[in-house]
Amino acid sequence: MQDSRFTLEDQVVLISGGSQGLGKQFAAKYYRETVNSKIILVSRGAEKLISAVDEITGGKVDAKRLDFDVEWSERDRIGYIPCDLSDRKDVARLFDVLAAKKIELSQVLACAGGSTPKLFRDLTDVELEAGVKMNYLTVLFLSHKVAQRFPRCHLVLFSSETSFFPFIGYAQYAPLKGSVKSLTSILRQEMPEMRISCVYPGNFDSEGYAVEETTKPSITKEIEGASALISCEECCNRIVRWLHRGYDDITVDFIGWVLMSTDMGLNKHNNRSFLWFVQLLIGTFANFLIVPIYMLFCSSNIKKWHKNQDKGLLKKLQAPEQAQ
Ligand SMILES: NC(=O)C1=CN([C@@H]2O[C@H](COP(=O)(O)OP(=O)(O)OC[C@H]3O[C@@H](n4cnc5c(N)ncnc54)[C@H](OP(=O)(O)O)[C@@H]3O)[C@@H](O)[C@H]2O)C=CC1
Ligand SMILES: CCCCCCCCCCCCCCCC(=O)[C@@H](N)CO
Repeated sequence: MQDSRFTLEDQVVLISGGSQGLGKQFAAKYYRETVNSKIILVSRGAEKLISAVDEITGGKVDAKRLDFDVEWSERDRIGYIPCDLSDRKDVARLFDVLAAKKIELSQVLACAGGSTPKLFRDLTDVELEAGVKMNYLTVLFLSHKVAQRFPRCHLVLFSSETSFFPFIGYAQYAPLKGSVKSLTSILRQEMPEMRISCVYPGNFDSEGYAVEETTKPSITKEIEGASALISCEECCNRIVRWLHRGYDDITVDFIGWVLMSTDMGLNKHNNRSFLWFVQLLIGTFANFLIVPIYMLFCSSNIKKWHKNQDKGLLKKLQAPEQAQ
């Protein structure tokens, strides 16, 4: 646990992925529940950013696009900057704009990310590349600039429960969320003065989630069924509550906490997560007894699923019209 208390008030917060889903939810929370905090939304699409600002402010404030030639005054509370955070030049420009406007970030929430769940073979190379860019490069370049320019800033990174348990359907996504987890550990050792939190959400209902559901294989849905879908608002509130209580390795549902306990590894043996010592004990016990049984059950379900897929394929080949 770090000493710097997390509050929503009196902050200058940059939220990546702020145009929709969890990022927008966070932005709305800062806007509605504080008087002084300033919010900067960043994502690629300018139109989505404008409508997010309109929605958050109830259309009462003109959505201000921050740039070198734009006035940013003491009274401004919310602004947006369109930026592809996976493009290092775009990120450098974003930070130059902040410097030109003398904006000192005190918190950064790296919410940008998303997945295209499909079997590895069915993914295109474009989708694979998008997974790396969206889930890893956005985090990497943003964290890097924050570390260099705002060494006192509280950095909040967003990984996923899939980083504790990577499973079928998430080849385009889970490895990158695992990378975010790994990066978190290294940054904490290199910059002990910086508060760095990492959130590992389970399923929550966002625009991105709705899209991923359309391509998600049934076996993926079956396995992740253990993480009950919660609303974006609930997810955001739970994260804020944990951050406020001083925790930095954050899960938002019980199964997430259990999964984290099986993955304490060489970097989580400290007091950054809720009941970390209990997690250590439960994790040791679970890894010893429950995980092997679960994995037997899981592998057998996956095998069954593959068999059914093959049967379906065979039927289609034999009688393509009827199988439609
Ligand atoms: N929803 C879920 O069930 C879960 C989500 N998570 C993670 O939580 C975070 C928030 O998820 P969610 O609210 O569902 O996300 P959404 O998919 O709803 O929104 C993603 C946001 O990221 C932005 N974005 C994507 N690529 C870039 C880029 N290259 N540069 C800048 N912005 C970008 C998008 O805007 P634009 O396209 O305009 O750039 C959008 O604002 C993500 O990191 C996600 O992986 C983790 C576990 C579960
Ligand atoms: C002790 C052994 C217990 C084993 C239980 C296993 C249950 C696994 C549940 C995993 C849920 C993962 C949700 C991922 C959400 C996500 O990241 C996507 N929505 C992408 O956006």
